[in-house]
Amino acid sequence: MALAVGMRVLTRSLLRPWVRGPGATPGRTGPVAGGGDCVRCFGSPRVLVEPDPAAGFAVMKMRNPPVNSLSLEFLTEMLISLEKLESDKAFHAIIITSDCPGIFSAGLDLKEMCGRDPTHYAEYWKAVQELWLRFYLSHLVVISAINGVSPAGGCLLALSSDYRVLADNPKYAIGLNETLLGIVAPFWFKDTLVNTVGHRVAERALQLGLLFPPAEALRVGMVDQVVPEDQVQSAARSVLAQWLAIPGHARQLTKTLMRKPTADRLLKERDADIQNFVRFISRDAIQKALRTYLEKLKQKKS
Ligand SMILES: CCCCCCCC/C=C\C=C\CC(=O)SCCNC(=O)CCNC(=O)[C@H](O)C(C)(C)COP(=O)(O)OP(=O)(O)OC[C@H]1O[C@@H](n2cnc3c(N)ncnc32)[C@H](O)[C@@H]1OP(=O)(O)O
Repeated sequence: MALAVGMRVLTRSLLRPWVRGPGATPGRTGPVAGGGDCVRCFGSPRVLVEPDPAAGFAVMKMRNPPVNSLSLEFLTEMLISLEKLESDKAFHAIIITSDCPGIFSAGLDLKEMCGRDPTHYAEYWKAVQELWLRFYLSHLVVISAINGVSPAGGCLLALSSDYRVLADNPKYAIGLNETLLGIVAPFWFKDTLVNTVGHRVAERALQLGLLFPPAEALRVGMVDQVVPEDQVQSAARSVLAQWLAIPGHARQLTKTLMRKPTADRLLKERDADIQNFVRFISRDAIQKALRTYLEKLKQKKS
């Protein structure tokens, strides 16, 4: 409920065409991060959408610096942008990528799960569920152009797409590392991984909290392609052509056939899953583990 209200408010206030500054005309050319102009870009503070309706796709750039952690606001903005693209018949695909150098996404925002109250945890978890459901089941072709490290929730986001291209940089590890934080990946994170890499690889990766560098990620099937760093975006665009050449209804129905049983499991147990999360994350031992982990991240700098 709170999420629905939050999304309505954000839809009105945030989802606007990209504008040059106060008073600029909506829908006109605007600047794109990294230089150049973008005709008809739109988005919100944390999500920039560069549409190419003639080609049938849009690039969704995550820009929640420093690390694209999936805060409640960020999740909501991503959902709104996805919804907008899904409801426009001009779009058949999206490429999701990052605007934060070296980071695809650091995963769920630890600050949303630490030192807050149960109502907040419930609202946050519902938004996380929603993001996964919407991306996993989207009728659009979703390609991840992974141009940075992507642990835990960042990996889940990538796994929810139809195809993953990873930049060949040894720092860009990908995986569900929850156990390293002393937390447990929920069953739908686990199912998404199993569906991608198979049971044995997933079992080992989940228990050990493995983060796979590019060559390993490719070997186990966590990603579909590894390319030189400067070719991630072009490789994602190239592969898109193959996906868009397939009759849309046949591809969409096939995607649903493959993914619905996994999504249905969460849909059936959604409230229970929220309750489980709230109980789990509220435990003193878990809160302590998260605080220690955040502290370690801070100390790493000094
Ligand atoms: C019994 C069954 C019950 C089931 C219940 C289910 C329970 C499941 C619960 C939770 C599931 C969670 C999944 C997740 O996604 S948890 C998040 C996991 N993410 C990580 O482990 C990544 C942590 N971050 C890093 O490793 C690095 O930050 C990195 C992404 C590699 C980037 O490194 P670097 O460029 O060096 O940047 P810094 O480390 O200096 O970070 C910059 C600032 O950003 C803050 N930060 C980093 N990650 C996060 C995050 N995930 N959330 C919030 N904030 C984050 C970091 O602290 C720095 O902040 P500051 O500048 O203030 O010091």
